This record gives sequence, structure tokens and C-alpha cells, in this order.
Amino acid sequence: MKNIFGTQLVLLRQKKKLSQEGLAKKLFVSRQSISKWENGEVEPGIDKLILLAEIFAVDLDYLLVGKSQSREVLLESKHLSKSFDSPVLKDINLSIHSHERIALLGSNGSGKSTLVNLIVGLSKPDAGEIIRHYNPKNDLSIMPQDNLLVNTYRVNEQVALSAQIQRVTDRELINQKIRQFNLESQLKTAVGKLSGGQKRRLCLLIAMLRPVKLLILDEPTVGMDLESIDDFWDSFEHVTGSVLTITHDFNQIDQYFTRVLLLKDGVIAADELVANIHSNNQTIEQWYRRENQKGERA
Ligand SMILES: Nc1ncnc2c1ncn2[C@@H]1O[C@H](COP(=O)(O)OP(=O)(O)OP(=O)(O)O)[C@@H](O)[C@H]1O
Repeated sequence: MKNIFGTQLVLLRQKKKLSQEGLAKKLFVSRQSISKWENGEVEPGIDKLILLAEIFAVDLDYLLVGKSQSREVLLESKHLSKSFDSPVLKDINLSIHSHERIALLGSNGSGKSTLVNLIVGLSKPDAGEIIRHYNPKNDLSIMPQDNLLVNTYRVNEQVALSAQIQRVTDRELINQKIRQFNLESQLKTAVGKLSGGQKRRLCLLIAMLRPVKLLILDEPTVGMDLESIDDFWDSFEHVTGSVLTITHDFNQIDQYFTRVLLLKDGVIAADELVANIHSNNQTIEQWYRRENQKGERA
């Protein structure tokens, strides 16, 4: 295990453009520990292995023994179209697989929310179909744009209520999420008194109380200050399963996402792996600006 794990760790860390120091900080260990893991001198404990798998969005099997990642198709959309006063989505063909962290990009009004609403089943397409290879009741979670929180509740009461609604009874799992989302010291604070960033983190925690196959986030950090945005995306690393997010946090996409989709003129105008964009020495913002302007300069 040692050699493969060490090699995998180096590869994944470099792919994510993380230094040993940067990774050590995320795991609350020393840089020397990372170095020892990578050299095969010592193995991390299971808790750190799970965190590593989360941070790199990979299977434990892939991390430990290099077994190829399962690539299950979760959702397929075929020739989707949707019009309001005028056509918004014209011909959307898209597949979402397991272990993908997808950022859905596009100008204001390009139809991102309309597409997400179709995917989660909040509205119906005029034509085309969505094939879901998961149970929408159990395997889909959504973090909406607005915080659906009870401001007068304390944080622990809010979490308990949400856990009850979702029928999550494993107390240890709930406590672990609270620790992961760094909300331990706010447990007795009234939800209404949390900062904007803390509220969004609490919403993400609630959306992730149950492990789901697909998590959908609609502009999760809108209106937040820079510090809260960083804070939020740090917690995002604990998401298991696949994610589809509408976001304009370009710096964060570079760090936390695996794939970007660009919606333009009613179609998926570009669909690219973040690693491919980086290997061309581009940031996601540079890529987005170039792709989104294509055909508009003539
Ligand atoms: N329920 C609706 N009734 C009428 N028009 C709608 C409705 N929902 C969306 N639209 C229109 O569809 C178009 C796409 O809207 P949508 O909200 O999907 O875009 P978006 O890419 O999410 O935009 P933004 O980045 O501004 O959030 C817009 O022109 C919008 O006015």
C-alpha cells in the first residue's frame, strides 16, 4: 500500500496545486507528516485518509491502491429545451458522473438557474428528457440561494430539527459534521446572530447531513465578504458525492472543482476539465472570459 499511496498522494496534491505545507494545514498535521506519508515511511490514520479522499474528491480505493475510479453516470440530459417569453435553453445535452465537482458558468440570464431547476425537478422541460440514475428522494440534496433557517433557534436546535426532518439519527455523524464545519463553538448561538458566512456554512452542513450522490448549490456564497467566502469553500472540501454549483467565485473554482460547464446561447458552449485548463497554463477566469467572448468579436 505504502508506495502506491505515497505516489497517489504526490500526484493528487500536485494536480490540485497544493504544497505539502498547504495540505498539512488542511489536515491539521505537520508538513513533515505529509512528507513521511509521501515517502512511504508512515501511513496516516483512517480519519486522515477519509479527509484526504474528500479533499481530492476521490475514492479511498483510488487513493490507497490506485484502483481506477468508479465513474458511474448519475444524470443525463438529452436535448433539453425550455422557453419563457423567449427560448432560454435550446438543446442541452449533459452527463454528470460520480466524483465530479462541476461549476456551471455563464453570463447573467444565460439560463443557469433554469437548468438547475430542471435538474432538481422544480420545473419541467418543454422538450427533451432527464434520466436520473439515482433516487431523487434519497440521493439528491440542494442548498438553495436563500437560507432556510429558523433565526430564533440555537444552532444545535436547528441542526437537530434538520436531522429529524431528514431522519438522520446517528449522533456521532452529526457531531462529526459540526466539527468539520467549524460550528462547535456556535452551538448555543441563535441562528439569527450568526454571520453571513456562518449561516451559509450551517446551510451546507444541513444539505450534507445525509451522504447523497448529487449535491446542487445555487450561488452559495452570494453576498458574502471575502473571508466568509474562503471559509465557506474550506468546508466545501468535505462534500462527498458529486456537486453541481452555480458560482462566480473564479479563484475557488481553480482550487475546488474538477469540471466547468459554460452555458451560452441556450446550449452548453464549453465543457472542460479544470486539469486540462490548468495544463494549458490558464486560470478558470481566463478560460471563461475567452470562451464566453468567442463569436462576439467579429
Ligand atoms: N419563471 C420565469 N418566468 C419568466 N421568465 C423567466 C423565469 N425564470 C427565468 N426566466 C428568464 O429566463 C432567463 C434565464 O434566467 P435564469 O435565472 O435561468 O438565468 P441565470 O443564468 O441563472 O441568471 P443569473 O446569473 O442572473 O442568476 C432570463 O431571461 C429570465 O428572465
